[in-house]
Amino acid sequence: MTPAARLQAAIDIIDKIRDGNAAEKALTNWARASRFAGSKDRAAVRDHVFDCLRLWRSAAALGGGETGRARMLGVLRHHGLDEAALFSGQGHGPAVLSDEEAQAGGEPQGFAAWDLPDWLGARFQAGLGDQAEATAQALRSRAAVFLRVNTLKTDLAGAQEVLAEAGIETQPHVLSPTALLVTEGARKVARSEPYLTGLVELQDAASQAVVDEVPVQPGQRVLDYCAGGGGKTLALAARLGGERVFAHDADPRRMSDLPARAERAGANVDRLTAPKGEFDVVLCDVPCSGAGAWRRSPEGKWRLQPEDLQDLTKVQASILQTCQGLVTSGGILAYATCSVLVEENLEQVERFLAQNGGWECLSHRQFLPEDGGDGFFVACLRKG
Ligand SMILES: C[S@@+](CC[C@H](N)C(=O)[O-])C[C@H]1O[C@@H](n2cnc3c(N)ncnc32)[C@H](O)[C@@H]1O
Repeated sequence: MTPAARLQAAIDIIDKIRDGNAAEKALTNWARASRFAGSKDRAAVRDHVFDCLRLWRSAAALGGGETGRARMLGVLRHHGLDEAALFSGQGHGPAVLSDEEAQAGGEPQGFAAWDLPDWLGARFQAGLGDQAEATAQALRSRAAVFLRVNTLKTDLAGAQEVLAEAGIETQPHVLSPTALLVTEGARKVARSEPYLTGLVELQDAASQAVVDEVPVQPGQRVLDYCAGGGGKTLALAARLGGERVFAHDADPRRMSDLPARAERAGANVDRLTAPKGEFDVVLCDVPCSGAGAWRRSPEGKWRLQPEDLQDLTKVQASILQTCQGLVTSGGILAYATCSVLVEENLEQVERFLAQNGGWECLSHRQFLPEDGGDGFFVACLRKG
């Protein structure tokens, strides 16, 4: 496909998303119907679509309309690319711009320039203060790819060496001692030897930093209560030197890949359907708005509604309440989200402490996307 044809494909997919289709589904349907598209074409079209979703509001302003065509025009203008070269009518690309289209559009104003809905722009300002704009701006660009070095099998330098042999260049990152930022060859990771043999995992640097904050020691009974795919479970297992970690999720299907992942990583993970008894450390990485990860899942910022946020905070409070009963006296309850919204983070912790006597907050930390990784929050609470 020519660059212009890829752009036209993205325009068509964006129109499907505007009709109410989920981005992943629209992309899959397009790929099924476009057998001529190779893997590089599919990746390029996907990049255009996700770029447009991250810049959804500002792209409409810059492109002078709400359609896929206007929005992709806005994306090109955002990046300072030559619009006439791509809207050329050549090579299955978009038709030449009309005079009206060429002159339409202007600089986005207000929260459109932050690429947030107004209600979320106001929440960002209220919760993040001076940081609000930088956080919103950071969410407008693509996320970096990070690896976690599996210290059960290798160290940072050892991992970097074998990754380089596989054509993947990396550098250490300040957010976590186990984090490597992929600077070249990111698309090769999932098929590479170091990944397939469990030397490294794909995991955001701030997600790793969250686990670093949790005070665990070998010999302790540790439970990951919202384990999902097990990214943090495996990081906890590495912190424990390979000793057993317990994993639970309300939806056990979310943990179905965990045994294979654990085996590959040399970790010992015991899945529990109904955790009983007491644990020294319970991590609850609760379901949340995902606001810290909107670079990766940009649809979320346009889909989230105030009532969804209210519902999520209720679920989070109820998980905290359940988990506090699983922590032994003197033990740790670690509360984490991949959100930058204060109502899911510090306010949730403050409410918990106000309602539950005998708990002490040992530490809390907000990671922001402008730090390099995703936005995450973690608080470590000790039971008296
Ligand atoms: C943010 S995700 C966890 C991600 C995971 N910790 C990781 O690092 O890959 C939240 C998880 O909480 C689970 N969940 C939702 N409600 C729950 C509940 N009441 N109890 C336990 N898990 C719950 C969801 O199924 C989901 O897998």
